[in-house]
Amino acid sequence: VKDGWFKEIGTLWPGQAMSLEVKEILHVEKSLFQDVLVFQSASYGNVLVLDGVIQSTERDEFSYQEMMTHVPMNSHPNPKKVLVIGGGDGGVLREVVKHEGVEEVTLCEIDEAVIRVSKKYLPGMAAGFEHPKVKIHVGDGFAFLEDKVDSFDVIITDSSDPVGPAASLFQAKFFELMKNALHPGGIICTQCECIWLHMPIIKEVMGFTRKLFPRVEYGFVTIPTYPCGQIGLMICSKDPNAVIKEPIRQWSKEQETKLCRYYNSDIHKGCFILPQFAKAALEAP
Ligand SMILES: NCCCCCc1nc2ccccc2[nH]1
Repeated sequence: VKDGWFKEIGTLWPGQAMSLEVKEILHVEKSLFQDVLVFQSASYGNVLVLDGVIQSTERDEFSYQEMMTHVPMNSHPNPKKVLVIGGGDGGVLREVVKHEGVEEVTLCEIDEAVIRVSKKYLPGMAAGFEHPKVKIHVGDGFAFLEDKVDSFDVIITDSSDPVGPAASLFQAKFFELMKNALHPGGIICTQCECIWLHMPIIKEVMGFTRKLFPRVEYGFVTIPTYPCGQIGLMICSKDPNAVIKEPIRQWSKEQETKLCRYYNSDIHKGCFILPQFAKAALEAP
């Protein structure tokens, strides 16, 4: 942080850096896995930064959390058992429990510091931890899945970027583990980077997921504080007839407005409509 500004300089977005004005630094820690920073920004509320990369801000986190949750959840006929890998800020948990039919949601976060710090400085997201249907497991998602077979209806991997502790969550082996852990007809959704910055990563993930799952779709959500203002979701289903590009379950209009600030059934459809350069790159073999 220099003369009151945080600058997000990163190897994954060379030559550019999102900046946020800092009002107060709230927490600095070197955890077992990464550098953890929380600051109060001038215009985006409290901000969680891991290894110098913005993970969530109070002002815009809802867009990402809602889409990462409701696009897969409303693409599944009746999700009861849900697993969240990462998501240590609690935001996805807060969204998952909005689905009445959910019986249990487990969160597997590798770094307890992220959970602890989110509870203290990001209460609007960490509210997700308090729900009776929620179980918390601190550990590596890779190891957690090693002995899970036919256990979950939906798995959401809310990871940081493929540099640092989340690197293994972008490899084929991890998607095989998630596939084995799914019930028949199960669906996964993973954070899958940005079409303006990371087409090679997206193409690579698309390549091996298409070999593993009969249905794979890539969508995106706009979020001001991520590099280039948007980030992708990779949605894969074990059901060859899964629709994905339209919700198969949806709330009533009034429910939708009560429960969500970003997601609705039109946005669900719209998030899969890609600009020509991305469509062409992802369709090419
Ligand atoms: N450069 C984009 C990073 C996207 C990060 C998404 C995200 N935000 C998180 C907050 C806490 C724990 C895991 C998280 N995963």
